[in-house]
Amino acid sequence: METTLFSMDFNILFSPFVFATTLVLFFLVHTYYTSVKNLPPGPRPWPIIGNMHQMAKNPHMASANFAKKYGPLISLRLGTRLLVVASSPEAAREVLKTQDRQLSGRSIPDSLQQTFIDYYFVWARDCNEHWKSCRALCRLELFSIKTIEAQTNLRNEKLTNMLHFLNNTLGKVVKIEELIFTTLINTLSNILFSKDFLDLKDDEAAHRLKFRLLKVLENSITPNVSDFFPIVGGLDLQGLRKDNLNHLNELARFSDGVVKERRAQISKKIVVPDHKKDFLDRLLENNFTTAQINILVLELFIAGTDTVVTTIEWAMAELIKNKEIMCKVKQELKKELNSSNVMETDLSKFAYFNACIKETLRLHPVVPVLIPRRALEECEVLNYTIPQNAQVWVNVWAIGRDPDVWEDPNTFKPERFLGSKIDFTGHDYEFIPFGGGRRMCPGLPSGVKSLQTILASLILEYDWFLPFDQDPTKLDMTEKFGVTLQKEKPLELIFQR
Ligand code: HEM
Repeated sequence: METTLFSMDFNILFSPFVFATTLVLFFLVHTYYTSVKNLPPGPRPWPIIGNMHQMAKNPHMASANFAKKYGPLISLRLGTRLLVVASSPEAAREVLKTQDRQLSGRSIPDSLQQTFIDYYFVWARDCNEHWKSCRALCRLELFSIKTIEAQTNLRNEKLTNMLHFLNNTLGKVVKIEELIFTTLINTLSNILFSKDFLDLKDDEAAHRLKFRLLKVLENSITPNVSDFFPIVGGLDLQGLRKDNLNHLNELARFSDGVVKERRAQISKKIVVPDHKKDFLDRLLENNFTTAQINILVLELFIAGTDTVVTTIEWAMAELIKNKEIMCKVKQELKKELNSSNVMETDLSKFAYFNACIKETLRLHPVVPVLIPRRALEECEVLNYTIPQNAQVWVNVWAIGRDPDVWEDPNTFKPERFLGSKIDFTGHDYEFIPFGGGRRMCPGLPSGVKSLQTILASLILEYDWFLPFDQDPTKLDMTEKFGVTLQKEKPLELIFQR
């Protein structure tokens, strides 16, 4: 069944069984929520569907509009589910700091309720002991300052491969996001397994992998009758759970063979020349099962590639639209660089370039409403009651474009960050593209390094043009809502030296 975000086929609700069950459920839930005093305000819900129809195709924009009318904390009904959306720095601070513990749960969408649910690793788990030890292991083995420094040569090597490849396509139209995706997957797969998973020349394989990863994300956020009316969850009426199972199984194959091979090498005590201990060795030493490792790899691939690729794509779109800003960045990079290549040690000197990255993350936060949280217990936010199990979004997109917070908020103006102390470390609640509190993005340091080096190298090495003499000032910047906020029309560019 073809579904788009918040515009699902409502016919599904009109099969007699589903209709009768949902009606009963609706009244039970309606009675429950009306008995909860002091819910945040919001638009009046319709019977059964609640406010689903009002969230339309772009729920981040729809809820931002409701916030203008009802205030920084609103409540919406999606079927039997209550959704609370925080849309101001104060509301975000209360969710991510004051009530961080109570609101630190995650609700696993029905489409991800698979038999291997126990193996879900970081983002889908509530903050239990297992989550803590997993995050600690990732922090130590993947994201510590020392390990990120140790990965510098690898990042450089993968970036150089990408630039060589681009040199052979000069003058042709390139889907730059797919090249960056392959580069990031290979960087990650080397950190995890000491091997490349993709070949820059095989854009079909990259496309298939990217398609499946994005499909899992899309299925997870597609409005699903099973989530809004859990009583019919087992029926998987929209087939999203089945579809995800298919994609997850296919994706798991990428790592499954490598994990089994390494296990065999270890048990047969085979010494592989030049092998340095990698993340897989650490996971095996810590007794992770093959299934757990497969799922973790998927999670890191999902969280660590699409976020960076999409941010670079938005930054490139803004720079190509704003020629003067692009010239200023190019001049700065040329002036401050110590060698002909971008070295990671130079990155902190590029004040204007780094301001461009921040400005991109302000206007186009790649995770627009953060990863939805769930109230583990009833709590208070801005003096309103958040009932247990309510889903909570922090609308980072709305905060980034709030005229009460930012001057001329819809204009791309990197200067606003020059000389400003505002940073994305999760403490300045007007600018939280990586989230905040205990669920804040653990991949921030490596994500930012990749973002800076790839973007700076592309700016320094090439001039970019839009194909067919398109006018850059009229570039289509339409967004496509999802767990990550994509550019609806992928950016196609021609590179010239
Ligand atoms: C531009 C780059 C990136 C951005 C903007 C970004 C943003 C985010 C955001 C907003 C969250 C949710 C935080 C919350 O709910 O409060 C998140 C979670 C997460 N990110 Fe990132 N991320 C990026 C790169 C990465 C990278 C490179 C990795 C790993 C390789 C990564 C791994 C994760 C994981 C595992 C979580 C789940 C954390 C949890 O639920 O406890 N991210 N990220």
